Formats: sequence, C-alpha cells, structure tokens
Amino acid sequence: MVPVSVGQAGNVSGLLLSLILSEQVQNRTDSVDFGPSQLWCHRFAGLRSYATPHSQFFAPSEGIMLPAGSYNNKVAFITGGGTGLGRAMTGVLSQLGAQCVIASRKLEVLQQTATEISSQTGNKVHAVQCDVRDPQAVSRCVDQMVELTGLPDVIINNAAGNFICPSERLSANGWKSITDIVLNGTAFVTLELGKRLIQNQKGASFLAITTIYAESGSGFVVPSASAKAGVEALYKSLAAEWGRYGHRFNIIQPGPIRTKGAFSRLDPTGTFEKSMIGRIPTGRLGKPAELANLAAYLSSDYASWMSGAVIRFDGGEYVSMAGEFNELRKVTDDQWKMLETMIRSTKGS
Ligand SMILES: CCCCCCCCCCC/C=C\C=C\C(=O)SCCNC(=O)CCNC(=O)[C@H](O)C(C)(C)COP(=O)(O)OP(=O)(O)OC[C@H]1O[C@@H](n2cnc3c(N)ncnc32)[C@H](O)[C@@H]1OP(=O)(O)O
Ligand SMILES: NC(=O)C1=CN([C@@H]2O[C@H](COP(=O)(O)OP(=O)(O)OC[C@H]3O[C@@H](n4cnc5c(N)ncnc54)[C@H](OP(=O)(O)O)[C@@H]3O)[C@@H](O)[C@H]2O)C=CC1
Repeated sequence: MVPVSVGQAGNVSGLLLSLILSEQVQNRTDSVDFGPSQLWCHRFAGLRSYATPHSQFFAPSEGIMLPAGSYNNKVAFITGGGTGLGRAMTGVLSQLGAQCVIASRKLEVLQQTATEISSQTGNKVHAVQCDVRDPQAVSRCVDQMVELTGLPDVIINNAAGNFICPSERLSANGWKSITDIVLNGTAFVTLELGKRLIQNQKGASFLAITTIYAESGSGFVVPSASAKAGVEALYKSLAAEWGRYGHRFNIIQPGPIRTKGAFSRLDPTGTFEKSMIGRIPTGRLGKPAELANLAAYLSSDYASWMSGAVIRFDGGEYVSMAGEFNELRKVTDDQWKMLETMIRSTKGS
C-alpha cells in the first residue's frame, strides 16, 4: 500500500475540489453562455456530433426488428404521426404490413408524411386532421377512421406539446395548452376509441409515449411533467380495468432523441446538448428507429402478455442522474489510488 502524507491528502482534496468546481462551472445553469458559437452549433445541428468515444459499444441498430408481415391485416392509429417519433413509428408499422391512420392538427404535414411512407412501403397511410384537445374533433376523427379502415388494433398516443419555461413566467393558458394536449388529448382519444372497441367486442393494444421525468418530475417543464405523470396513471389504471375487454396498455418513457419538435422547444440554442450526452451512460442520443422498434414490439402480438408496463428507454440517463455517487465517474485512476489509501488508513470512527 502506498503511504499517504498530510501534504498528499491536501493535494487530493485540492484536486477533487478543482474537479468539482470546474464541473460546476461547465454545468452551471444560473448563467449560461448563449453566445454565437452555441447558436452556430444549433443552426448546424445536423453536422454536429457530441457522441462520446464509448458510444461505439452501443452503436444503434436501425433496421426493422420484427419479422416482415408482423402487422399484416392490422390497423394502427398514431397521434402526432406526421413528425418526429410518431413518423418513425408509422414508418416501421407500415413497413411491417399495417394500414396506418395518422392524426394531428396540420393536415399538410400529415399528407406529405402519408404519401412518403406509403410510397416506400406499399401500404396505405391515411391522414386525418384532428386536434386532440377537442373531444368532438376526436370523435369526428374516429368516425372518419371507421369509414377508412374500421376500428384500429393498435393505438399510439404520441401527440404532445412542451416548452421550457420558469414556472413563475407560465400563464394559465400556457399550462392549459400543454396539459390539454398531453393529458386531456390522450384521455379523449383513449376513451373514444376504448368505448367503441368495447361496443364492438374488439381487442386492442394502447401505447402512450411519456418521458423519464414523468416519474421524477422536473423543473422548467412543469406542465409537461404533470400531464405525462397523469397519462401514466391513466394507462396503468386502464391496464387493470380493461384487460377484460381485450385491451392492453403500455408506456414508453423515452430519453432524449433528436427531433425538431422537441429540441427546438427544449434546447433552442443547443447549449445543453453536450452536458446532457455526458450524463448518458451509453454516450449518445437515442435514434427514432430504436424507439420505433420498441413501440412495434410492444404493440404487436409478440407482446400479448405485456400490459401495465412502463419501459424506460433512455440509454441509462435516468439512473445516471439519480445516483448520489455517480459523479465519481470523473475521478481518475491516480485519484482513486490516493482516495483508497486515505480511506484504508482511517482507523475507527
Ligand atoms: C438541461 C436542459 C436539457 C435540455 C435537453 C434538450 C433535449 C431534451 C430531449 C428530451 C425531451 C423530453 C421530453 C419531451 C417531451 C415533449 O413533449 S417534446 C415534443 C415537443 N413538441 C411540441 O411541442 C409540438 C407541438 N407544440 C406546439 O404546437 C406549441 O409549442 C404549443 C405552445 C405547445 C401549442 O401551440 P398553440 O396551441 O398554438 O399555443 P399558443 O397559442 O402558441 O400558446 C398557448 C399559450 O402558451 C404560451 N406559450 C407558448 N410558448 C411559450 C413559451 N415558450 N414560454 C412561455 N409561454 C409560452 C402562450 O403565450 C399562450 O399563453 P397566453 O395565451 O397566456 O399568452
Ligand atoms: N424527442 C424526444 O427526445 C422525446 C420525446 N418524447 C415524446 O415523444 C413524443 C413525440 O415527440 P417528438 O416526435 O419528439 O416531437 P414532435 O413535436 O415532432 O411531435 C409532437 C406531435 O404532436 C402533434 N400535436 C401537437 N399538438 C397536437 C394537438 N393539439 N392535436 C393533435 N396533435 C398534436 C404534432 O403535430 P401537429 O403540430 O400537426 O398537431 C406533432 O406531430 C411526444 O409524446 C413527446 O412528449 C418524450 C421524451 C423525449
């Protein structure tokens, strides 16, 4: 064992202190540099890569995981299916044989996505305008879907709204805007479809896309955190209640996956991306295709015994932020030698 002197012990503390301080400076959020370099980074987001070297161990597999035809003769309804993760899930389900119905506010966006995906997969994708905040609009949308495809086998509640905002700056309408889309919208879609499916004695798989902070809560996205927690309670409750009607309810909590919708509202300057990736044990962002494969599995017959499940899909970010000692990742081998020597040399309490 290497003997340790008082002077060395002082060095270790100094070293650790400067390490911690430099981390605090790098991660400080009370004063953030939104200077031109950060803005430049954001504008050229497509060219930037902050993935860490160890992310090589966790290279994404973006091919479709389930066997071809897994969704033949199935109908899938995806809210927010025109963009981002909803679009990726629609693409995978369509490729696997499903007839898809995508719904959101912007009909043109939906129609373009529908045309692009249909032309790639050869399977029909229908675009239906619907603001999920309005229960009558949801009911009309379901009427339209019944005409087009019949009732669905798969429902994915993916539509959401979010923005970062200190809660003291949040207006009542800002709160309402997010909670209406996320919690009420999911409830209106689920109740409308659930009741019609029950009337028709048809089973179905319901999937909700929430977020890792639905569990922990999070400052600066308080309406989203509150509404997503409500969605999780809704889905877990219905998993218990509606199994008897042939309905399964599951939840995916994604960690950060680059989409224009999310990143433009949650990190508009690109300032926080690097530190965020630094705390993800797998060292990179998730990919839409990875999320889409998980959603396709959970919504498929391969998962017919799966209900009431909450799947965290975040590269390890949640546990990495939760553990009190996880910052010790930054201690070097030499520092560990000194720390161990100090600890072992302590006798008694
Ligand atoms: C340490 C930081 C780490 C950063 C990490 C970054 C990356 C993280 C990735 C992980 C993400 C995790 C979870 C993600 C969850 C998501 O849901 S992402 C999906 C986001 N997508 C969307 O939001 C798409 C849809 N959104 C919208 O359409 C709009 O943004 C909106 C506002 C939700 C709804 O639009 P609309 O109905 O047109 O509403 P408005 O009339 O414009 O506004 C309604 C009220 O809200 C107030 N408002 C709007 N924007 C803001 C803002 N930025 N700040 C404060 N208030 C806002 C607006 O003023 C209205 O209120 P008033 O009438 O009172 O003025
Ligand atoms: N990307 C990420 O890192 C993460 C995303 N998530 C979740 O993933 C899901 C998809 O997000 P993402 O793809 O990133 O972001 P997007 O912004 O691309 O997706 C949100 C979708 O919701 C639709 N939408 C919004 N408001 C309404 C409304 N009132 N009625 C109907 N549809 C509406 C939008 O379409 P339109 O504007 O046409 O209405 C849009 O297609 C969301 O539930 C989000 O909370 C969770 C954790 C991380």
